[in-house]
Amino acid sequence: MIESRIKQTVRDVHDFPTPGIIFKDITPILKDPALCIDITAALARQLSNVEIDVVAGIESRGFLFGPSLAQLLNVPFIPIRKAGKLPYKTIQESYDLEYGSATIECHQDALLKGQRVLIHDDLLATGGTVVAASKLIMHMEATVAAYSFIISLDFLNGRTRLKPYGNEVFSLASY
Ligand SMILES: O=P(O)(O)OC[C@H]1O[C@H](OP(=O)(O)OP(=O)(O)O)[C@H](O)[C@@H]1O
Ligand SMILES: Nc1ncnc2[nH]cnc12
Repeated sequence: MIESRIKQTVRDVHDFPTPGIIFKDITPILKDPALCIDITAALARQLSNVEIDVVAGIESRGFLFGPSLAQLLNVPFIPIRKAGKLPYKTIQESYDLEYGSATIECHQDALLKGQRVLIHDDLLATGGTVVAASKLIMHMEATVAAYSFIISLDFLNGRTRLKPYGNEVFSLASY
C-alpha cells in the first residue's frame, strides 16, 4: 500500500530547521524510482473525478512531483516560486508556515480566467503556503480545483484552515 511505503521511506529529522520541529525528509523517496512512479500514479488516481486544467506546484518540493503529475494528467504545469526568482511581471502573497514566514509569487499571465487549478505540494503542515497559493490563483480570476499532497501533518490542522476554500484535500500519507 502506497501510504505504508511512503511512511517507511520518509525520514524524520529532529530539530530541523529550528528546535522542536520534526522535519519530514522526502529525499529518500527520490532514490527509489519505482516508488516515485507509483506516487505519481496514486496522486493522479485520487484526482480522477476532479476537473483540472492546470497543475500549480509550489517551490521547491512541489516541483519534484508536480510536473510529472501534470504530464500524467495531460495538463500544463505552472511554477509558484519564492519571491525574486521569476523573471517576468509577478503577483505576490506573504504567509507564515510551521517554521517561519515567506513570500511566494507567480507570473501574472500564468493562468487564464476561469481555469481550474490543482495546487500540488509535497506536504501540508499549517496550510499557510497553500492558502497563499490559493489567493494568488483567485487573484488571477482562476479557480482552485483541489489540493494534492504526498504527506499531510493533520495534527497541525492545515485541513481546517483550507475548509473555507471549499475544495477537496487529497494526500497519500497522513500523520
Ligand atoms: O503548510 P505549511 O505550514 O505552509 O508548510 C508546508 C510547506 O513547507 C515546506 O516548504 P518550505 O517553505 O520549507 O520550502 P521548500 O519546499 O523550498 O523546502 C513544504 O514543502 C510546504 O511548501
Ligand atoms: N515538519 C515538516 N517537515 C517537512 N516540511 C515541512 N514544512 C512545514 N513543516 C514541515
